[in-house]
Formats: sequence, C-alpha cells, structure tokens
Amino acid sequence: MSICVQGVSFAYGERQALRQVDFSCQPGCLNALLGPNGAGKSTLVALLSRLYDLQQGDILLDGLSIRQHPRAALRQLGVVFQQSTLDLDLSVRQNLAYHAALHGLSRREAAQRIDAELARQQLGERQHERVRALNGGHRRRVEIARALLHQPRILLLDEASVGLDQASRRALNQHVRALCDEQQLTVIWTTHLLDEILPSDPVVMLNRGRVVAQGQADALSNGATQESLSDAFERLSRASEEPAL
Ligand SMILES: Nc1ncnc2c1ncn2[C@@H]1O[C@H](COP(=O)(O)OP(=O)(O)OP(=O)(O)O)[C@@H](O)[C@H]1O
Repeated sequence: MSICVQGVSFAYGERQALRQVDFSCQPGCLNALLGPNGAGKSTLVALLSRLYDLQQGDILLDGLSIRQHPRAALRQLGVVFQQSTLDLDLSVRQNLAYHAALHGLSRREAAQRIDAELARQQLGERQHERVRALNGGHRRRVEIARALLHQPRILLLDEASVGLDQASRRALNQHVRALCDEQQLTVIWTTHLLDEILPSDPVVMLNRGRVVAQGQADALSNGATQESLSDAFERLSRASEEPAL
C-alpha cells in the first residue's frame, strides 16, 4: 500500500517539530525513516497513526486522505510505538485478546487470528507466559503480533529495536523484512541506527524536522565514492542547513 506524506508541518506550541515534510514510501517493503534524536520521527508516526491531528498538509494511503477518511486509514495501520504498551502482568495471549476485543473482533475470529499471529511470530509456545517473563526481543514480537491482528497493510515501527542487544536487533530487523516479503506489508521503520538499513532499502533522511534526502540507501551514500550512509547523512544535513545565498 502506498504512503504519501504531503507538505506536513507540525508544532508543539512554539516548538516546530516538522517543516513541510514531503515523501512517499515504496509499497510492500521496509522503508527506513532515518534521523537523530529530535528529528521528528515519532511525531510523524503519531500523525500517521492519528494519535495527533494534522495541523498542516496531508497524508495519503493508496491515494486516500487520512484527513477525509480517518477510519478507513486506521484500519490499514498497525503501530508499534517506541514505548512498549503491553501489560506485563497479563499473558501473551491475554494481551492479544484484549487488543482484538478493542478492535471489535468476535471471540472466534479473535482466537483464529491470535493463533495465526502467534505462529507467524514464533510465539506459540510462550502464549500463556506473562509478558514480564519474556526478553526484549520477544516482547517486541508480541507487539508486532498485536499490531497485525486486524490485518493492516501498513506497519509502523517507531525505534522498535531500542534497548535490544545487537543479536536481538538483527533478528527483529530480519523478522520484519520476512513479514514484508510474506504479506506484502508496507513498513515504516524509524531508526537512528545505520546498521539497520540495507543498501537496497528506500530511505527518508530527516533532520530537525526537515527531509534532507530520500532515495535508495546505496544511491544516497554515493556508492561510487564509497561514502558511508553516516557521512552522507552529515553531508546532506549540512547542505540543508546552509543559508541560501
Ligand atoms: N510532547 C511534546 N511536547 C513538546 N515538544 C515535543 C513533544 N514531543 C516531541 N517534541 C519535540 O519535537 C521535536 C521532534 O521530536 P520527536 O520525538 O518527533 O523526534 P524523534 O526523531 O522521534 O526523536 P527521538 O528518537 O528522540 O524520539 C523535538 O524537538 C522534540 O523535543
């Protein structure tokens, strides 16, 4: 499913968090939204998921404005927020069942979808354990299972790997890529970590609320001169801040 962000600006009172942000995502794959702390990534996720109302600009999902069709848009979105929102004292299955009920799924339908998601996230054997007993990587998988219960076509993951060790980060990243391939999910993966991005990934670079570049990662980092993505980010961010003559 295509995502098109058009002229989005957003301010928290006096503080401008996003300035005229324009980009589009490639359907059916992982799109990296890369930027340092404070770049505006979480704000964008909050606007996409309708946690905040748009102040300026619009976001189109398969051409449909989320301003004009907020319910239809929400049905297409699954979200994993930066801060976990699981109930640690409920079991994995109870957390999922609670969310399914919020989405108005019947018990039977919920049970079927929960079984399917638990299998897909390889969590079937842990389903009756309290979330508290799981490690960070498995908790993230529970959140992904929960986000996919209503069968959205877009999955937003806001710094999903924060707090995980290196091996768990890699496993989670690979797992999400496999979900893209299996289900043609369109994923927005926000991160400040360059090693989570592959050369073929579409990337949007965000700095201080502005898009400083977008394109395929290897093209942005100018493969011919072996520039790293990190150096490219620095260069493009500086260029976007230089005053016009
Ligand atoms: N609730 C809020 N009230 C006021 N300012 C905020 C609020 N949330 C974010 N900001 C500010 O908006 C800007 C963008 O923040 P945002 O959290 O979207 O960035 P981010 O790229 O997700 O960074 P991080 O990874 O640190 O969360 C920052 O300057 C931040 O201080």
